[in-house]
Amino acid sequence: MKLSIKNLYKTYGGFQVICNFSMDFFYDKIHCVLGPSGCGKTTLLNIITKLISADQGNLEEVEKKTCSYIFQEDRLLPWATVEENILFVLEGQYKKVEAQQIVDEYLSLVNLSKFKNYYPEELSGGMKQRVSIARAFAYGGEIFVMDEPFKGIHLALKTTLIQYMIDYKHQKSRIFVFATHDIEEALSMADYIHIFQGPPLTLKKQMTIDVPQSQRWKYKDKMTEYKEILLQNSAAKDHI
Ligand SMILES: Nc1ncnc2c1ncn2[C@@H]1O[C@H](COP(=O)(O)OP(=O)(O)OP(=O)(O)O)[C@@H](O)[C@H]1O
Repeated sequence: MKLSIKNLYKTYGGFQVICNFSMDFFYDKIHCVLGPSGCGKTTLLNIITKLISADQGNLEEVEKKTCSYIFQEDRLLPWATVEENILFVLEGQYKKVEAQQIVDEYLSLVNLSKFKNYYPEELSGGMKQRVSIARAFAYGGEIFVMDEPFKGIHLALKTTLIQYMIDYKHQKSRIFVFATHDIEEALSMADYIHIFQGPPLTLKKQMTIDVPQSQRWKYKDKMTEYKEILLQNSAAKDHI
Protein backbone atom coordinates (compact mmCIF):
# COMPACT_ATOMS: atom_id res chain seq x y z
CA MET A 1 0.00 0.00 0.00
CA LYS A 2 1.30 3.46 -0.82
CA LEU A 3 0.56 7.17 -0.75
CA SER A 4 1.55 9.44 -3.60
CA ILE A 5 2.23 13.10 -4.08
CA LYS A 6 2.04 14.28 -7.65
CA ASN A 7 3.18 17.25 -9.72
CA LEU A 8 4.09 19.45 -6.76
CA TYR A 9 5.14 23.10 -7.20
CA LYS A 10 6.39 25.55 -4.57
CA THR A 11 7.83 29.02 -5.03
CA TYR A 12 9.06 31.45 -2.36
CA GLY A 13 8.53 34.96 -3.77
CA GLY A 14 9.62 34.08 -7.30
CA PHE A 15 12.28 31.54 -6.19
CA GLN A 16 11.22 28.09 -7.32
CA VAL A 17 12.13 25.37 -4.80
CA ILE A 18 9.87 22.57 -6.04
CA CYS A 19 8.93 22.12 -9.70
CA ASN A 20 6.72 19.28 -10.91
CA PHE A 21 7.91 16.85 -8.22
CA SER A 22 6.22 13.48 -7.65
CA MET A 23 7.01 10.70 -5.19
CA ASP A 24 5.48 7.52 -3.72
CA PHE A 25 5.62 6.56 -0.04
CA PHE A 26 5.08 2.95 0.96
CA TYR A 27 3.53 1.70 4.20
CA ASP A 28 5.80 -0.39 6.47
CA LYS A 29 8.81 1.25 4.85
CA ILE A 30 11.47 3.76 5.84
CA HIS A 31 12.22 6.28 3.10
CA CYS A 32 15.51 8.09 3.69
CA VAL A 33 16.06 11.30 1.77
CA LEU A 34 19.54 12.64 1.11
CA GLY A 35 20.36 15.83 -0.71
CA PRO A 36 22.60 18.88 -0.45
CA SER A 37 21.77 21.65 1.99
CA GLY A 38 19.16 24.00 0.52
CA CYS A 39 17.84 21.57 -2.13
CA GLY A 40 14.32 21.69 -0.69
CA LYS A 41 14.06 18.70 1.69
CA THR A 42 12.55 20.65 4.62
CA THR A 43 10.18 22.48 2.26
CA LEU A 44 8.93 19.10 1.01
CA LEU A 45 8.56 17.75 4.57
CA ASN A 46 6.71 20.91 5.63
CA ILE A 47 4.28 20.45 2.73
CA ILE A 48 3.70 16.77 3.58
CA THR A 49 2.93 17.72 7.19
CA LYS A 50 0.71 20.63 6.08
CA LEU A 51 2.84 23.25 7.86
CA ILE A 52 3.02 25.11 4.57
CA SER A 53 0.96 24.69 1.45
CA ALA A 54 2.13 23.86 -2.05
CA ASP A 55 1.31 26.29 -4.85
CA GLN A 56 0.04 23.41 -6.94
CA GLY A 57 -0.01 19.62 -6.90
CA ASN A 58 -1.95 16.56 -5.91
CA LEU A 59 -1.46 15.85 -2.23
CA GLU A 60 -4.91 14.64 -1.34
CA GLU A 61 -3.87 11.17 -0.22
CA VAL A 62 -1.18 12.52 2.10
CA GLU A 63 -3.32 15.36 3.42
CA LYS A 64 -5.93 12.96 4.78
CA LYS A 65 -3.39 11.27 7.06
CA THR A 66 -2.17 12.21 10.54
CA CYS A 67 1.52 13.09 10.85
CA SER A 68 4.11 12.87 13.59
CA TYR A 69 6.81 15.42 12.77
CA ILE A 70 10.24 15.52 14.39
CA PHE A 71 11.82 18.80 13.39
CA GLN A 72 15.53 19.61 13.12
CA GLU A 73 15.06 21.63 16.30
CA ASP A 74 13.00 20.45 19.27
CA ARG A 75 10.02 22.90 19.09
CA LEU A 76 8.81 22.13 22.62
CA LEU A 77 6.39 24.41 24.45
CA PRO A 78 8.71 26.33 26.79
CA TRP A 79 6.06 26.97 29.43
CA ALA A 80 5.10 23.29 29.76
CA THR A 81 6.95 20.47 31.51
CA VAL A 82 8.29 17.46 29.62
CA GLU A 83 5.21 15.47 30.63
CA GLU A 84 2.82 18.27 29.66
CA ASN A 85 4.52 18.67 26.27
CA ILE A 86 3.67 15.06 25.44
CA LEU A 87 0.21 15.11 27.06
CA PHE A 88 -0.58 18.10 24.84
CA VAL A 89 -0.53 15.99 21.65
CA LEU A 90 -2.61 13.24 23.28
CA GLU A 91 -5.42 15.58 24.35
CA GLY A 92 -8.88 14.35 23.42
CA GLN A 93 -7.56 10.95 22.28
CA TYR A 94 -7.21 9.12 25.60
CA LYS A 95 -8.47 9.17 29.19
CA LYS A 96 -6.09 10.87 31.61
CA VAL A 97 -4.66 7.68 33.17
CA GLU A 98 -4.13 6.09 29.77
CA ALA A 99 -2.44 9.23 28.43
CA GLN A 100 -0.10 9.28 31.41
CA GLN A 101 0.83 5.64 30.81
CA ILE A 102 1.70 6.49 27.20
CA VAL A 103 3.86 9.42 28.36
CA ASP A 104 5.68 7.10 30.80
CA GLU A 105 6.21 4.45 28.13
CA TYR A 106 7.82 6.84 25.64
CA LEU A 107 9.85 8.79 28.20
CA SER A 108 11.30 5.47 29.27
CA LEU A 109 12.15 4.68 25.61
CA VAL A 110 14.26 7.84 25.37
CA ASN A 111 15.73 7.42 28.89
CA LEU A 112 14.08 10.52 30.31
CA SER A 113 11.67 9.10 32.92
CA LYS A 114 13.40 11.05 35.69
CA PHE A 115 12.95 14.35 33.85
CA LYS A 116 9.17 14.27 33.50
CA ASN A 117 8.66 17.40 35.61
CA TYR A 118 11.50 19.42 34.11
CA TYR A 119 10.93 22.40 31.83
CA PRO A 120 12.64 22.50 28.38
CA GLU A 121 15.06 25.24 29.51
CA GLU A 122 16.37 22.83 32.19
CA LEU A 123 17.35 20.22 29.56
CA SER A 124 20.30 19.91 27.19
CA GLY A 125 19.78 20.16 23.40
CA GLY A 126 20.00 16.37 22.98
CA MET A 127 17.54 15.80 25.87
CA LYS A 128 15.05 18.21 24.29
CA GLN A 129 15.38 16.36 21.01
CA ARG A 130 14.66 13.09 22.87
CA VAL A 131 11.46 14.62 24.26
CA SER A 132 10.33 15.50 20.74
CA ILE A 133 11.06 11.94 19.60
CA ALA A 134 8.99 10.61 22.55
CA ARG A 135 6.21 13.06 21.65
CA ALA A 136 6.16 11.91 18.01
CA PHE A 137 5.90 8.23 18.94
CA ALA A 138 3.31 8.94 21.66
CA TYR A 139 1.14 10.72 19.07
CA GLY A 140 1.71 7.86 16.61
CA GLY A 141 0.71 9.54 13.31
CA GLU A 142 0.19 7.49 10.18
CA ILE A 143 3.15 9.20 8.55
CA PHE A 144 6.33 9.87 10.56
CA VAL A 145 8.28 12.75 9.10
CA MET A 146 11.73 13.14 10.62
CA ASP A 147 14.16 15.92 9.74
CA GLU A 148 17.59 14.84 11.04
CA PRO A 149 16.03 13.69 14.32
CA PHE A 150 19.11 12.07 15.89
CA LYS A 151 21.36 15.13 16.01
CA GLY A 152 22.95 15.32 19.48
CA ILE A 153 21.87 11.80 20.46
CA HIS A 154 24.59 9.36 21.53
CA LEU A 155 25.24 6.18 19.58
CA ALA A 156 23.76 3.65 22.04
CA LEU A 157 20.40 5.43 22.25
CA LYS A 158 20.42 6.17 18.51
CA THR A 159 20.86 2.43 17.82
CA THR A 160 17.96 1.61 20.18
CA LEU A 161 15.73 4.21 18.52
CA ILE A 162 16.55 2.99 15.01
CA GLN A 163 15.63 -0.56 16.04
CA TYR A 164 12.47 0.78 17.67
CA MET A 165 11.51 2.55 14.42
CA ILE A 166 12.06 -0.62 12.40
CA ASP A 167 9.86 -2.70 14.76
CA TYR A 168 7.26 0.06 14.99
CA LYS A 169 6.78 0.45 11.23
CA HIS A 170 6.00 -3.27 10.95
CA GLN A 171 3.79 -3.55 14.03
CA LYS A 172 1.77 -0.41 13.34
CA SER A 173 2.08 -0.21 9.55
CA ARG A 174 3.46 3.30 9.28
CA ILE A 175 5.31 5.31 6.63
CA PHE A 176 8.59 6.88 7.72
CA VAL A 177 10.15 9.75 5.75
CA PHE A 178 13.56 10.43 7.22
CA ALA A 179 15.89 13.25 6.09
CA THR A 180 19.50 12.69 7.06
CA HIS A 181 23.00 13.83 6.12
CA ASP A 182 24.47 10.56 7.41
CA ILE A 183 24.89 7.83 4.79
CA GLU A 184 25.65 5.16 7.43
CA GLU A 185 22.46 6.08 9.26
CA ALA A 186 20.48 5.83 6.03
CA LEU A 187 22.01 2.44 5.16
CA SER A 188 21.31 1.07 8.63
CA MET A 189 17.57 1.69 8.47
CA ALA A 190 16.32 2.57 4.98
CA ASP A 191 14.17 0.46 2.72
CA TYR A 192 14.50 3.17 0.07
CA ILE A 193 17.12 5.88 -0.32
CA HIS A 194 16.10 8.87 -2.42
CA ILE A 195 18.85 11.22 -3.54
CA PHE A 196 17.59 14.70 -4.24
CA GLN A 197 19.11 17.64 -6.00
CA GLY A 198 17.83 21.18 -6.37
CA PRO A 199 16.48 23.73 -6.11
CA PRO A 200 14.19 23.15 -7.79
CA LEU A 201 13.84 19.76 -6.14
CA THR A 202 14.27 16.73 -8.38
CA LEU A 203 14.85 13.06 -7.70
CA LYS A 204 18.38 12.36 -8.93
CA LYS A 205 18.53 8.70 -7.99
CA GLN A 206 16.52 6.18 -6.02
CA MET A 207 17.85 2.99 -4.47
CA THR A 208 15.95 0.09 -2.99
CA ILE A 209 17.98 -1.53 -0.23
CA ASP A 210 17.31 -5.23 -0.63
CA VAL A 211 19.09 -6.47 2.50
CA PRO A 212 16.69 -7.22 5.39
CA GLN A 213 17.31 -4.70 8.15
CA SER A 214 17.62 -7.35 10.82
CA GLN A 215 20.51 -8.96 8.93
CA ARG A 216 22.44 -5.97 7.65
CA TRP A 217 25.43 -6.65 9.86
CA LYS A 218 25.90 -9.99 8.00
CA TYR A 219 25.97 -8.31 4.60
CA LYS A 220 29.00 -6.09 4.98
CA ASP A 221 30.07 -6.43 1.34
CA LYS A 222 26.64 -5.55 0.04
CA MET A 223 26.45 -2.51 2.31
CA THR A 224 29.91 -1.36 1.16
CA GLU A 225 28.69 -1.66 -2.42
CA TYR A 226 25.62 0.48 -1.64
CA LYS A 227 27.79 3.04 0.10
CA GLU A 228 30.08 3.28 -2.91
CA ILE A 229 27.10 3.85 -5.19
CA LEU A 230 25.89 6.59 -2.86
CA LEU A 231 29.30 8.21 -2.65
CA GLN A 232 29.75 8.14 -6.41
CA ASN A 233 26.65 10.27 -6.59
CA SER A 234 27.55 13.90 -6.45
CA ALA A 235 24.41 14.92 -4.53
CA ALA A 236 25.24 12.43 -1.78
CA LYS A 237 28.90 13.47 -1.75
CA ASP A 238 27.89 16.98 -0.76
CA HIS A 239 26.83 15.54 2.59
CA ILE A 240 30.15 14.45 3.94
N1 LIG B 1 10.30 30.66 4.11
C1 LIG B 1 11.18 30.78 3.10
N2 LIG B 1 11.26 31.92 2.37
C2 LIG B 1 12.11 32.04 1.33
N3 LIG B 1 12.97 31.08 0.94
C3 LIG B 1 12.95 29.92 1.65
C4 LIG B 1 12.06 29.72 2.75
N4 LIG B 1 12.29 28.47 3.26
C5 LIG B 1 13.26 27.94 2.50
N5 LIG B 1 13.67 28.81 1.54
C6 LIG B 1 14.68 28.55 0.51
O1 LIG B 1 14.31 27.35 -0.17
C7 LIG B 1 15.44 26.53 -0.43
C8 LIG B 1 15.21 25.15 0.16
O2 LIG B 1 15.24 25.25 1.58
P1 LIG B 1 14.99 23.97 2.51
O3 LIG B 1 15.02 24.44 3.93
O4 LIG B 1 13.79 23.27 2.04
O5 LIG B 1 16.31 23.13 2.17
P2 LIG B 1 16.90 21.78 2.84
O6 LIG B 1 17.21 20.86 1.71
O7 LIG B 1 15.97 21.29 3.88
O8 LIG B 1 18.25 22.30 3.50
P3 LIG B 1 19.04 21.74 4.82
O9 LIG B 1 19.57 20.39 4.46
O10 LIG B 1 20.13 22.76 4.98
O11 LIG B 1 18.07 21.72 5.97
C9 LIG B 1 16.64 27.28 0.13
O12 LIG B 1 17.28 27.96 -0.93
C10 LIG B 1 16.05 28.27 1.10
O13 LIG B 1 16.80 29.46 1.13
